[in-house]
Amino acid sequence: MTDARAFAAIDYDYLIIGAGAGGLAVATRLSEKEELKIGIIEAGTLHEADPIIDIPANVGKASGNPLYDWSFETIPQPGAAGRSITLPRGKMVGGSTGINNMAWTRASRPEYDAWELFGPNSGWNWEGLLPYMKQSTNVFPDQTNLPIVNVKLFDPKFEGLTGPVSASFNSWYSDVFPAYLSAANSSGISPNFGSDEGTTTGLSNCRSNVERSTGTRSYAAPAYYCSHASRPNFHVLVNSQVCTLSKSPTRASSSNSYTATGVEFFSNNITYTAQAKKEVILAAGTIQSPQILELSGIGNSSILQSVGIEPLIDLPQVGENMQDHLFAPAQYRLKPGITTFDALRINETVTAEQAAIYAQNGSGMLSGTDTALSFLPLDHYADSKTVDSLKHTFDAILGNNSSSTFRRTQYEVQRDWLQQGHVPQSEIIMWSRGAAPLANESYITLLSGVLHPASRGSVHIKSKDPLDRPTIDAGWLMIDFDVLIILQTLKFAMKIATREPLASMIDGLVIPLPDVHNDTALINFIRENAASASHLMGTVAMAPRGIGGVLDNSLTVYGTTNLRVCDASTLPNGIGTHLQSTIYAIGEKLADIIKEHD
Ligand SMILES: Cc1cc2nc3c(=O)[nH]c(=O)nc-3n(C[C@H](O)[C@H](O)[C@H](O)COP(=O)(O)OP(=O)(O)OC[C@H]3O[C@@H](n4cnc5c(N)ncnc54)[C@H](O)[C@@H]3O)c2cc1C
Repeated sequence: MTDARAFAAIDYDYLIIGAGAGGLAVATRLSEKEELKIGIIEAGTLHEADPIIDIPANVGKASGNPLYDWSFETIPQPGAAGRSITLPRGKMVGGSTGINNMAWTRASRPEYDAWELFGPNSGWNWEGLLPYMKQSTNVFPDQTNLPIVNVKLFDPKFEGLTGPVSASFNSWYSDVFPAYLSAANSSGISPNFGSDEGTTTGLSNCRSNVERSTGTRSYAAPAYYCSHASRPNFHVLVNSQVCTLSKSPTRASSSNSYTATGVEFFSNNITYTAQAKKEVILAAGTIQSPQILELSGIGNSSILQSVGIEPLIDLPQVGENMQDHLFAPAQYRLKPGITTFDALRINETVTAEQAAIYAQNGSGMLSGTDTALSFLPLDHYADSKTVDSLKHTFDAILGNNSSSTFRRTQYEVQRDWLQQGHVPQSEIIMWSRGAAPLANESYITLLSGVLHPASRGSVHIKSKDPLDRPTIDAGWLMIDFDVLIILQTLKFAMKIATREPLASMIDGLVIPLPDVHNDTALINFIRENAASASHLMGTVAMAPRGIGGVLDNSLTVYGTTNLRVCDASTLPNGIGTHLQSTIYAIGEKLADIIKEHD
């Protein structure tokens, strides 16, 4: 829908802000009740049949392009050598699922079970989320095209067969893929053929959110919206940016409760008001959900007053607690004749052949993504002395009395995971391509990342103007524990590259440069080169209000009667995985919570 005036003339039951993973999942499920009117307002547009989005091998091409990407930027990060770092965020129907890297993964059982501490008695745990992770997924069970990778076949206890988002294994693998698997195995990383079953430790060939019958990206727009766009009770208004929530004191159910009546939004430079009879659900993502709350007077009173906004609900943790996964690269040039995704960049013959294959049946290189992921607890890559030293480093963080109760509870969970050793602390992603490629060369890049950092960031408005971008301080690597984890992971990844049969395929190390040969130099390299995995989470967290939470266990904002949040900002405690399948599951689950009481 593009007519803002017509949209604003309708009284919706539920008004959702943002058509990304969380927003579309909750909205589409609510629209299954024909008597409910559901409206979504989305700042971006609908990209139907757009090869930049749809063709998996085009991954990364939408980033930085304002047609698809908000392209946020952090303030200079002292922990990252003073760099300001670009943060891609999808701006379209589908949100960030339209530009993401398509890794389809889950965290381990204890990581979801830890959420119970922050949102008790409502099934925010592995058992409570698993049905919704299955419900959102349509796993492509055909494994016949996997000559080189041994994977466990479809298990209905853990995988869904009828959900909207398609997930499948690649039908094309690069020449380095099997060599890397062997080298990683012989370095001590055991294969994990059931990484969706609650234990992520080990090396897995993950599924991608690719519809294998067409070879196209399966993301929130086609999965949750396009197939239901004809529902008369379901409208998505595009190219319209929500500025603030509107509220009516007369509709408050008690003297100190805030009741949202709708939102104010811009469309073509005109301001409109849209009405919600029952609820407003914020799903604008980890950066913009807190922004909209603050613009509406909900947040830390001092921050709001400093920009001239009257505080309506004092919730000091709005915009705080931001977590992310940071990765540092080791990139190797390969010997001539070894085919990786780089061939699509450097070899016209291969490109033409692959385009023909893709046009014929949606298979081949153009339908492929990078899928070799290793999730590693500390003792898988560090010796016992280093493990003890890292635990002591974390103890010092825990002993810091200035941490809030909320942060302290998170740190206690993280410390317990370090001790138990069953929750991965690091991930190594193998890319069959260069991160910063030169002409006529092929590469392999090993990305080493921290999954449970101690550092936290924040996002806050800097003025009353809704079009003014918020200040994002990611806080990356401000606590040394995080850089030390990446250091150990990177050193281990570089050891994998010395193992056969991979070693014989490598022509030379490109980055880190040869003079980066000791820990001090590597730490500097990490600070200068680590990049975000774009897994931002936690800025509007579910947790008890007394310890600094913003949302109760029905994802309702404290102090409000009918304002919920449904996106990656709600995560109370970081999870060490790629986020999308979890965010879809949150949307699916919230729809059931709402339907139960509607
Ligand atoms: C480059 C990149 C790579 C990634 N790779 C992976 C991966 O491989 N695997 C994985 O699992 N996850 C990956 N992720 C993460 C995953 O895609 C996100 O965590 C997930 O999409 C977050 O869902 P969300 O609902 O919180 O927000 P989003 O999906 O980002 O949706 C938010 C929506 O709200 C809209 N919006 C924002 N503000 C307003 C406003 N004021 N008015 C109206 N609309 C508004 C936005 O335009 C957007 O459409 C990646 C993310 C990025 C950016």
